[in-house]
Amino acid sequence: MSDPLVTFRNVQKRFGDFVAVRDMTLDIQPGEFLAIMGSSGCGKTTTLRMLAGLEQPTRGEIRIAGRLMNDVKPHDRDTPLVWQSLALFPFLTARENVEFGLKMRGVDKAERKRRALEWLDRMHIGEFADRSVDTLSGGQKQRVALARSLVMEPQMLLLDEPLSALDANLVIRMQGVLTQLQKELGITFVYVTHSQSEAFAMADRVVIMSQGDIAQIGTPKDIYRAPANRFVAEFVGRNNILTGTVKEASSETTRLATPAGTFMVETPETEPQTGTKRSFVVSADLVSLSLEEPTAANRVHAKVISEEFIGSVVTLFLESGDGQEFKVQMQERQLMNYDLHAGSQVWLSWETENAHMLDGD
Ligand SMILES: Nc1ncnc2c1ncn2[C@@H]1O[C@H](COP(=O)(O)OP(=O)(O)OP(=O)(O)O)[C@@H](O)[C@H]1O
Repeated sequence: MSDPLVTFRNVQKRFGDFVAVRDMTLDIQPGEFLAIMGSSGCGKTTTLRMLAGLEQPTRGEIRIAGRLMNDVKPHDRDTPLVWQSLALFPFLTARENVEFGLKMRGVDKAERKRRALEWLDRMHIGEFADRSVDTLSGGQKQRVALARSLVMEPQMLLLDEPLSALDANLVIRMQGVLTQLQKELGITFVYVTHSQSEAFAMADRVVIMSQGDIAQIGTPKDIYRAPANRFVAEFVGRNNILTGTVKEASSETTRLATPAGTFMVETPETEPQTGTKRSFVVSADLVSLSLEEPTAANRVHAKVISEEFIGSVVTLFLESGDGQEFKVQMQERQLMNYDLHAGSQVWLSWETENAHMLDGD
């Protein structure tokens, strides 16, 4: 692996007595699309603002390309920030907005115009170059803001909830624009969002933050299939989380007795001790549903409580006899094979390799 572009080493940020970021250690690779995700107030924006130089760490070190950045002012950095409110100059045209940074850098007029038009074209809004940004739609303004940052040819682009003001269809379109652009340009993107679908759809790696700490860093697939702890498992949703007592553990599998039944779980790196309380997760899309009792080792009888449709995907909410909640996700056309309604009795089952034990209980 190449040297990281960004390193955070034991970075803390306090506002008075309040600790917004506790002790962050993180590497960001050149060309990586990294999303920072978490609920409101967990420290995402503070982390990004420290990278942009808008906040100074209270403790620890931030380096970009090896250079210590703790005291470097925003304008001496190559880290433009695009955020939801965009901060475009409303009475300037799209082109003038894009030219602004180049003007500040003393680039001559003809060259400024040429580069600005090239970037507006690249963002497919060349035809609006001479329109006041005030007259553009939300998506068009968003593209002007991106062009304005990218025309400076930064090595890294910081984005803070850039799509949160756009309507749902436009969000999906802009996600496509951003991921394609990022891959084409090879620029490092650090993207803050509270939206799981945005982070998981676009990022190479996702950082999940909780109360100023990193709860997990991994690819979207790692985080979804193998959440490190209960916080991440609950935050990611769509997970079935069961807690029980370890009855027996080998290097391969662990037998766990829960109120809903006894189940086999993949043994994690450190074998759990017999008699301890542990939890495991199974993703809702890895649980199978059947009307007849299956032969699978991990099976439980459950009652349908309700269903939720999002597009062609349906999530069934169920309950086993002891009151344990289960979620099963499937394609709507699969569900049509069953005649289910609230109160229907079904069997749920899953493979042991899809049962992932969490750290702690
Ligand atoms: N300048 C400040 N002074 C005092 N407290 C602050 C300041 N900036 C941020 N905080 C606090 O630090 C915590 C983290 O804020 P931050 O903006 O990083 O959260 P966030 O994860 O980006 O949340 P959101 O999704 O709501 O934007 C919050 O509790 C916030 O109130």
